[in-house]
Amino acid sequence: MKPILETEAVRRLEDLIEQEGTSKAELMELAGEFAASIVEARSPKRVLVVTGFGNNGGDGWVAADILQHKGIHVDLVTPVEPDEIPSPLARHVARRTAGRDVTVIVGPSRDELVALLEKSDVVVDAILGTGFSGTVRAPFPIWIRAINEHASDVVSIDIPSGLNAETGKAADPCVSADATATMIATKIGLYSADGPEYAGEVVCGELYSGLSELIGEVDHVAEFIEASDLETVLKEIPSAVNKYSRGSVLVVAGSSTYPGAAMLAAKAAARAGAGYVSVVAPETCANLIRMALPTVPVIAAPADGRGSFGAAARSMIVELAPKYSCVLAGPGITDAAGCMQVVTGLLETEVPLILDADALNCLARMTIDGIDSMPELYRREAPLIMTPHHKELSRLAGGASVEELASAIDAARTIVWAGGSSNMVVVAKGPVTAAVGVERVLLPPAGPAALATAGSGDVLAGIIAGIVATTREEPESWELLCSYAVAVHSATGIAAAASMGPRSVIATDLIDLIGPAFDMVEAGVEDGLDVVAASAEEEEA
Ligand SMILES: NC(=O)C1=CN([C@@H]2O[C@H](COP(=O)(O)OP(=O)(O)OC[C@H]3O[C@@H](n4cnc5c(N)ncnc54)[C@H](OP(=O)(O)O)[C@@H]3O)[C@@H](O)[C@H]2O)[C@H](O)CC1
Ligand SMILES: [K+]
Repeated sequence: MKPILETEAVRRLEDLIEQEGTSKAELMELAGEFAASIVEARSPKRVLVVTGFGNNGGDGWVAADILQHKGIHVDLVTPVEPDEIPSPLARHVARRTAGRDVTVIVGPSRDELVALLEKSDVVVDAILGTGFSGTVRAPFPIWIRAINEHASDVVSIDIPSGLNAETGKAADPCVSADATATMIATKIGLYSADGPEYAGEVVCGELYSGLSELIGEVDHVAEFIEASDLETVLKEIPSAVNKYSRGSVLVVAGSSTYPGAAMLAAKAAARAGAGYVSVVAPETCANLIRMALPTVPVIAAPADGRGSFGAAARSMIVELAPKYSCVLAGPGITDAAGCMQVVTGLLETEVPLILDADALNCLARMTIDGIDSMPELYRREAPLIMTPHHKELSRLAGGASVEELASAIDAARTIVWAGGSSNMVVVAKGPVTAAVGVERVLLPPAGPAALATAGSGDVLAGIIAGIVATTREEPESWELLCSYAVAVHSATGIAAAASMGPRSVIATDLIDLIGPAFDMVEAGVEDGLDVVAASAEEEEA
């Protein structure tokens, strides 16, 4: 797994590395060297390095010197003379570089800068790094706009200038990079909010060879799942099974308004390997679901006047639940009073439970300050997996702002920490989905934007249910098991976008591709490739 750090943790790591004998000045040399190697790989004849006042600029000065030594023509733009650079480390490398062959331009006009940008094959953005916050101050807004308008290929050092390394929010303006060479460890801001849009391809230079021994000593916000991490959760269908022992799922879903959600979730659970899937739905829509799903028994439960579960559904569903390997509740149920009864009833059972969509809205409605203020509501012995998207997560967290990955992780952590069980996972869905448990936050490979389509969440919930149902032994980590399901869902998106076109994917396409998606993930694991990279290759083939 590849750790993702907050800026504070990166600084602590720098201090630890220094205690081990590698100074910050040496780290700057290594950072410049790494950035130069990324630039060199793009085979430029002419490079422009644009620097700021701080150590991010220092990395740029080092890179400029190295690239010039390799025979590439390098121009470097700085806001002040090397002697006036406030950061002592950056001042030192700037003075050294300025005494050599790099052409240094101090405080250029906009037109001068544009002319330089247009002449260069690669522009290195070393204006602002992790030291940036707030709004961009002069002269950098003009420089950044010029870069965005006139540079053909931009490599940002550490983080695009103007992007907040903690939140991933882009200032106006913010450098839009083709690649980001980030140092030591990836920063959460590269994956949160605007980060993915501005960072381009992210490559990480570890810089210090003993990093793997030190990295455990600082807090990780999250960890990226690599292919090999999934090896322990991949499984084959054992041969001596019948449809029940293979794994069964009860899908508690649907209402007269949303019968389709039940169909999507149940079909996805079956495609994800469950041998036996039943749906329990309000009697007003049970027949409709029955007709759409010939392979799935549909049990009709008492309904209220609007076609949602009625209060009398609770005891019936609670009685049914223990007969199944796991229960998935929520898709399309609405947050009517009877549904709240059903959800609280299911939380009291001993069955592994996946709560999605309206089941989460029901849960949120039971508290004012967020469910973490009443952990007894959802604390249970048996596994509990909640799959909120950002809006649902915000409701669960009592209205906390959840807009991007970083705040989603914070909100989900508050909930699982209050619950306190290692059997509990919040799968916080977004452009990058996080599987948040008490001990770890895992980031499985993200799927394409094509996955942002109605019903896609029902499909993911079904995949999770299918995988949970067919898991024979208690997994080593429920976060990892959920990450596996997310990886499969991402792969369905890639495969569907390839066959239907990225604009045209609908949720039913995803369901039909769950089987191939399992194979794509497995192939990625076997080849030791990144799951998404492996899938993308498959897409090309
Ligand atoms: N992390 C590591 O292990 C290593 C990091 N390196 C590189 O260093 C930068 C971080 O360097 P730092 O000097 O802390 O910060 P920056 O260079 O990003 O920015 C500081 C300068 O920028 C000015 N600033 C801050 N905010 C703004 C703003 N809104 N508008 C304009 N200018 C801004 C700030 O000025 P102050 O007046 O606020 O002091 C500073 O002058 C990291 O990103 C890596 O690239 C090492 O080289 C290798 C190890
Ligand atoms: K930068």
